[in-house]
Amino acid sequence: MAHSDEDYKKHVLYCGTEVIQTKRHSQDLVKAVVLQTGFNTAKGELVRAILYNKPMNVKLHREAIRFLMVLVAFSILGVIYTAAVYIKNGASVYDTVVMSLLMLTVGINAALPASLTLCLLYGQIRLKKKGIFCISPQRINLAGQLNLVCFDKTGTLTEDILDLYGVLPCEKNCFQDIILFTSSNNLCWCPILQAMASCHSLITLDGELQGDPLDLKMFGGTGWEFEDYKAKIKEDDPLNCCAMVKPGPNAAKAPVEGILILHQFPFSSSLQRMSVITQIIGESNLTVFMKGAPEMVVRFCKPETIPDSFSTKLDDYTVQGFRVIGLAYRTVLKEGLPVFSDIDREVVECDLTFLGLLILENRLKSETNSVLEELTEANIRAVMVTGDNLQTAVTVGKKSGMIPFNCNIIMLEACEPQKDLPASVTWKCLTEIQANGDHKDKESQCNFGERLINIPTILGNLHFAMNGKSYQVLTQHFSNLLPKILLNGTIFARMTPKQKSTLIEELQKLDYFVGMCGDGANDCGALKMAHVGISLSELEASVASPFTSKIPNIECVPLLIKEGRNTLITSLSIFKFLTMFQLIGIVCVVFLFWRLTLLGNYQYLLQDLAINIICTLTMSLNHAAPKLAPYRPSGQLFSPPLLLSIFMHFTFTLIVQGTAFFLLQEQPWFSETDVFSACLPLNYSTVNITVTQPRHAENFFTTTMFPVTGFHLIISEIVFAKGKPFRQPLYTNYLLSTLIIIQVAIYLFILFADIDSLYTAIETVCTPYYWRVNILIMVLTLFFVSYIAETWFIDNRELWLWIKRLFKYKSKSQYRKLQRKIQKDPEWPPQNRTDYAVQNVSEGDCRIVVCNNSHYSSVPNSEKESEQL
Ligand SMILES: Nc1ncnc2c1ncn2[C@@H]1O[C@H](COP(=O)(O)OP(=O)(O)OP(=O)(O)O)[C@@H](O)[C@H]1O
Repeated sequence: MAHSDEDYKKHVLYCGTEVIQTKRHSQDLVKAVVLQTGFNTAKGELVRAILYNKPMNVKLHREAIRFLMVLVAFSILGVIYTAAVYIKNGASVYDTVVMSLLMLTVGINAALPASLTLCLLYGQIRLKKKGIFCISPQRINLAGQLNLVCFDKTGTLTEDILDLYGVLPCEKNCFQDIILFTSSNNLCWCPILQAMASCHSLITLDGELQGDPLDLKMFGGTGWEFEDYKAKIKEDDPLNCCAMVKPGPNAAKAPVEGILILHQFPFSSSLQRMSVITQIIGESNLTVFMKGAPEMVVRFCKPETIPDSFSTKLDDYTVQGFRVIGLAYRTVLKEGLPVFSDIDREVVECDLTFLGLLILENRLKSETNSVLEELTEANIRAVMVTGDNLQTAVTVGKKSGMIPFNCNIIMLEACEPQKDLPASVTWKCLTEIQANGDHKDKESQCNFGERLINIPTILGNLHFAMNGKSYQVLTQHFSNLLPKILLNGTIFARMTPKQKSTLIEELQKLDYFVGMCGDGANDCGALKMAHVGISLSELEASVASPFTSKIPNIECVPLLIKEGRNTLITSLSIFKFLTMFQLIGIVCVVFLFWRLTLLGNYQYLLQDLAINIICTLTMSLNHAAPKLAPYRPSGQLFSPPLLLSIFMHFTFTLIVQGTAFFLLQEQPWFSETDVFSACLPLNYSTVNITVTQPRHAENFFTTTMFPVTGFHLIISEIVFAKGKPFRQPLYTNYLLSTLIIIQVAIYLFILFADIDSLYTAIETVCTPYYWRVNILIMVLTLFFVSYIAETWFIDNRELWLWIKRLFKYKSKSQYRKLQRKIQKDPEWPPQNRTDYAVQNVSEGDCRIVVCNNSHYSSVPNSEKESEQL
């Protein structure tokens, strides 16, 4: 038998699932089939994902490899240069080869991959401290680039816990007066009460009622009691009871002992409904109850039982942001049903009688508004992707600030092709632009139809809202229109789990960096698909999601973005620092090889230990900036600012090292052969000459180049350890700041101390004081010039924007290209019209026929249509 994970998810025991209830339909024990073992189970997959992280094709890493190749090419040039210099000077083959290999090692920095990994590790630890767990650290950098975040509604933007508001019973296809739930008010015995008491999937665990929050609230409102009911299984009795519900002490009087819940067709997000088969104790007939999305429930009801005012009433409540559930029922003869174990949903879920609407209040979480405001200020788009009703979603969107009050909402309604009609999309304007600060929520003609406002303003304030069905039609029949719609699509309601993940995919095609924040099993696909998925639940969703937040609200989203930006910018800083470390090293070696000398072992050791390793280990310790900047950090290595910065600092290196190198040779005391020509060591005695033969590295060149390069490396640490706007400043990284002070102190000490044993240990020689002061002046100048160049020029965003404008540079992201295109399109956004897709000539060639239709009629006006054609 073919097994589909999606279809049978409800019937699969996952590794780690605790079985709390089993149900048998005969005397046999419950049987289970093993589907997967080991790493192939859900838990195994999770463990594997943690142990062997799926390699991600992150652009930054791709570019890093290319960048390293450039540096390798650079060191190969160095190798050629070394070989040429040594051969020219008649060095032995051995010396030439050794020195050439040394040049190669100077040019390749092995610390780079480790430093980048460490940077992610620190980020992961910081996130953990904030209650965000990550199983895919590489995604932390991606979080820093998010420019669009999709939010699930129920349980994410709004509270998971609902409040009962009332029921709107329906009798003889007419809605009755609403019955509000007050503490003193219990529903009297009626089918609606029966539905509320029995149509759920609750269970008791450790004496406590457990289940879907909606079910718990609904059942709680009846005042009835729940009992796990172990049916006495009779071989000839096809009935097998799950549970029994009976009136509690506080419930309104009921003329029955209780209701047996015989069979459940559980709730599924893709079906948007659930049903139960029940039996009143003592009665022979069975009753089927269904509850679910009202639009879904009425599809299974007899048309004559559905009130004419169904849509109006539904809109009345959803427009106020209520969560509305439809209820329906049907009585069936026990004899007419097959054995429950074989029964199909379709057999019982038909010919139902519409019972009415259950209305629940779904409050926004207290943090929702402020977080969405923070994201808006940071120019990060927020999109709602929910399984709930469209109107409810729009209202929640407005209340949460996702759709500001003075914005235009265009409702899209797309229809599948019908007999002789092609697929159509109708553009319906919902909100009037705020006039004199007074905003009206009623449907109206959009005054932007008169083009009083320029198009870019409109586009910024434009929000499309649609349901899953329309989204599906758009993907299938209006694929050329979909990207444009997605640019301003803010509310996607009644979305199935599959549609949620395809929406994320479509947004990614537009080059958005998409985050998804959700809490339910219906968000798993989307959480997995997004660049960054954040689960607010530790249940199913967390298995699919790279990030799981212990903070049960969307506050974790800006926290993660801030940390992502911090990690990303730190990675780039480390990259720049290590590149400069190599370049400074190469330049130094090039100058020294020219004179057939090189830095001493201890000098290299000091540079590696005291600067390279310390910086690598501590540069990532800065915390994220507390506020989200209104723009993202560049995630590119091959970006003009980064390349220019490296080029600039490389030039400074050449200048400062070149100046020191050539100026040294101009000094009157300079000698290549006599290392004591400047000053004699302190223990020098004319009587007893104790001066030993200087070692290879002990000469004026290394004595000068060692502090110059050392200070330059420290300067690079300071200049590249960026602070605002994405990280906290360097001085807040106490460890690195203290270590930098110690490094400076050590180098100053080495430069100015006149201690013979130090000269010997570090392999330097004595030079006049004024020359040491000269070196200090050179490096101080280098520091000021580097710092000013980096902060005033490289980090000057306004300047770069101006340069972009000057060179008419346009972003190549698909969504930016599309935005530019739309801004020039006088026909966008469409208003008061229905568009028809015409599939003709070849497959995929889809023309859109525009039909102005002020009444939004779904039937095309053939005359107008032909006029347009
Ligand atoms: N336990 C339930 N029993 C019956 N119907 C339900 C139940 N829970 C939700 N529904 C209906 O099914 C619809 C889809 O539910 P789904 O869980 O996919 O999304 P949601 O909870 O409404 O929203 P979100 O996707 O934002 O979490 C709901 O809007 C509601 O009308």
